[in-house]
Amino acid sequence: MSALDEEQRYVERCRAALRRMLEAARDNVVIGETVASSGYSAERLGIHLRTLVKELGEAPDGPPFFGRLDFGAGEHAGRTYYLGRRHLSGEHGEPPVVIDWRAPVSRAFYRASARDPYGIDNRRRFGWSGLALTGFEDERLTSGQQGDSAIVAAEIERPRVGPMRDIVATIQPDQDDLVRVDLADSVCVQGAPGTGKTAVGLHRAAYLLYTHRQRLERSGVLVLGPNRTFMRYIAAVLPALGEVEVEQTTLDELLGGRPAGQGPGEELKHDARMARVLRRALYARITRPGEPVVVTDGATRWRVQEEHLLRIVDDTRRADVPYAVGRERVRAQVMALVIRQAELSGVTATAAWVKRMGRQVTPFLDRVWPSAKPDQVLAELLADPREAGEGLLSEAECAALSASRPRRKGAWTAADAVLLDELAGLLDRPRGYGHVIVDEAQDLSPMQCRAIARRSEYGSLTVLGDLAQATTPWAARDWARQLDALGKPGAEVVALTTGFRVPASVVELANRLLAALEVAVPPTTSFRQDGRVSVRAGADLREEVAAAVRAALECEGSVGVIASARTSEKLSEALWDRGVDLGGRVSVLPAADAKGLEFDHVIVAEPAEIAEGERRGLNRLYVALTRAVSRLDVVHTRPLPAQLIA
Ligand SMILES: Nc1ncnc2c1ncn2[C@@H]1O[C@H](COP(=O)(O)OP(=O)(O)OP(=O)(O)O)[C@@H](O)[C@H]1O
Repeated sequence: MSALDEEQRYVERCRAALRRMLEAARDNVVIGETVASSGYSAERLGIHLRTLVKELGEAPDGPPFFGRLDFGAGEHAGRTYYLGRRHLSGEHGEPPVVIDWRAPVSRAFYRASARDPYGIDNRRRFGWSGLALTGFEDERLTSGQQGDSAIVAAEIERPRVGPMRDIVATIQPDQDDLVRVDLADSVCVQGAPGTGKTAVGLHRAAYLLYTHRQRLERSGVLVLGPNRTFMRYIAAVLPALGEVEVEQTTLDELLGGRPAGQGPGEELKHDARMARVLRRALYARITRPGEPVVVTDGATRWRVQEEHLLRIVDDTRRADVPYAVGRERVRAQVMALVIRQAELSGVTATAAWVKRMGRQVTPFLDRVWPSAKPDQVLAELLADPREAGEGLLSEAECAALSASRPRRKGAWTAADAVLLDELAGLLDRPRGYGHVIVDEAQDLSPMQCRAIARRSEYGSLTVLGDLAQATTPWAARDWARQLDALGKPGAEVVALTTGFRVPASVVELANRLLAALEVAVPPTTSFRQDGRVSVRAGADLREEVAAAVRAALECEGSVGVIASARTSEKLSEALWDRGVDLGGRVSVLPAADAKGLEFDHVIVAEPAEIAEGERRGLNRLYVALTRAVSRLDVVHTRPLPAQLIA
């Protein structure tokens, strides 16, 4: 029997193991109630087993393994392991048939080299065509044999269709280092387009859940991305890795999904100074106690004098507790003085008595430390921001804020939502997560960073981004400040410098813009030498783009037409009129929606318009150009931006 035949037989063993696991999990759901020791643990066990069945049932019927390690030395000497997307148990207590790619021993697969073989005699990579095992490549590492892998190259260069896929079979050593950073450590990845930041972030989520399952299932893992299109694009990666419990959303959605607003007031709402303005606006509600508090029980009265009240309120303000907690703390301290007097006069202060008497303190609290709701505080602030903004905001800025207040009650914008969240955070602590992964983090405003920092105060962060792709008016220019705003000033910044999407010829064109972007980012090299760039000028943009799309459709893979918002609408219509099937392989999208996406063939239409469209239009153009996996067409009727011409 040939080695390939043997491996194919192993595939059958894997399929049998998966069937056994699924049957066992189903049986356990049925008997879960009888094996658990209590009603509560029966419920927990039931949830766990049902989830397992769901995961196994949903596990895509893909290749069961991608690699094999034969160890000749070290603690695993003499053993052979197959590595796959998920663990497959052996029969009757035998060793696993497949080891999860996240297990400690799998690390050697990604890290080992001829220079440092990790005790591996042979590393085998498998090639698949759909579900059929078609071949393999061996590297005899202890004999010093290591070569460029055709299987890895084919995987990286394969045409893109549909949503993003996992990269477990081909994770590179520097990516693996980032995927496996300790849960306790926050890390920031600066990476040029296509260096695998998003892929690393998603695989890190899966790795952390595997390694700290119990802890993270309780506290939660959150993945934040820039927009809905992007979230749809990456949504399938974690489920394909067996992780279905990760919350994946945009920050805007997390904060209520409000529409974007416009105008100078909207931009100002993202400014770091707003944190102080909001705090002032909230705490300005607290007033000085003007008279004693009197608590009565039948004919008896107890009094807490003004000077004591003053001290209690001042101390609580200084204690830096959330506002709503502060209010209850004041009540408790006033009651402590009442209780002391009552006990001296022989009263037994039971919990019920304290609660009943405590209610009499409410009118005092309503005057001195009134309860507050975020929307009420914000509405009042926007109606007249001058007092809270004194010394922090100019007169013109106060006027801009006022002008940006909602026309109807409750018609808040996305920027308002960030302020409401800040206020909610001042009132009470929000729910935190064990780990938060933030993609395109260069685009976050200081106030958005604070919203994330509040949710990761007791957890850790993976911050992913590229300063050169910063397009928002408030975007970061350096990572140190952004990490500070995210509440993780000590996080290490690591650069990824090998591009897996953008071919060298496209990188060369896009890099002409880098100098004008004024950011310090390390130079990158491209893994792919197979790309093609063409620049075509013409008189009629619609005709030129239609011709480019037709030519693009002759090759395999997806086609993305990227233009300014206005032009992308016109081009959609024009292509539709010419019978192009939009929504199939061809997508037309405004440059603002292109972030994080990739297409085999990209057509950037009228770059000058993209560059002029906004303050950081050149960054936007840089993003658009770097979406190409294989081919890039630049189509224009107006002169190209000067920075793009070598
Ligand atoms: N080790 C790898 N093996 C195979 N493909 C990879 C690898 N690393 C990255 N890729 C692929 O390269 C492409 C770009 O990766 P990804 O989108 O994660 O990059 P990015 O740094 O987030 O890019 P951008 O900044 O442009 O959004 C994806 O198709 C991804 O699957």
